[in-house]
Amino acid sequence: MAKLIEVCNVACKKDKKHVIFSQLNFDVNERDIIVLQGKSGAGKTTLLKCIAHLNVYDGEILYRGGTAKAHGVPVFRTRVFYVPQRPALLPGTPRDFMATVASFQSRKLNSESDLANAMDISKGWGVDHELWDRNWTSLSGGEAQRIALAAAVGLNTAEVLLLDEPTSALDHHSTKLVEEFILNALRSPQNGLKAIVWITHSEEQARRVGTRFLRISTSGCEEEPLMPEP
Ligand SMILES: Nc1ncnc2c1ncn2[C@@H]1O[C@H](COP(=O)(O)OP(=O)(O)OP(=O)(O)O)[C@@H](O)[C@H]1O
Repeated sequence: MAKLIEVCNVACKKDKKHVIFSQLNFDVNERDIIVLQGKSGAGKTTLLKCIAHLNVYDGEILYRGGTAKAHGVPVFRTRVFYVPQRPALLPGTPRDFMATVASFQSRKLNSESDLANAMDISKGWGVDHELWDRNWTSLSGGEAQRIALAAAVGLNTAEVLLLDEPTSALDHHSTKLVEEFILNALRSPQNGLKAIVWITHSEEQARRVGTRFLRISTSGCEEEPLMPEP
């Protein structure tokens, strides 16, 4: 399977003195769903942001053998797509967010159909179209999460999705709908999605979606075997 992301000797600090993690080494390959685990504060979100080129770090992170800069950061961000845990921190409305992504050179031609596609996906998850014109700050946590995910999947530009507790604000039924859709997108030849790194604190969800399990701590990361049923 093709190697999509290479994380080579990556380290990150909170400040000059305090290390969050160091010596992280792993690859993300085509068809992987890597469940990222670790104690609260271990640096899971920070690592996703490093991979997404949203956080500074030491070491090297490559996507298809090149750095984010070598690919061009806007294009890189459409291919390696970070979905935040709290989209409410984004400015403007979800429609504005789609317009921003569409303004990236590589997406200009498809902006209308991208938006329609994303809105239809979110509708399937119980989110009405009009919510795309409300400010992120006025959406509930669960509405914002479903819209951010629908945007990421609907754009259909991402080869690697970086999902930061994507269903933490959702009820069980919505969680199952979202999981099923994302897993189908990964399997579908029509969708460009090839791998996912997924943070979850739910052991049940990890078991349902994960193909590999990575635990991070201050001193590095360890790959764990497939989790047995309780
Ligand atoms: N911008 C920042 N400045 C200083 N410290 C930060 C910053 N961002 C994160 N941290 C710290 O880095 C550590 C790792 O945070 P991070 O959010 O990555 O952990 P996490 O494993 O995702 O936690 P959780 O499971 O609670 O969401 C925490 O101690 C956090 O307080």
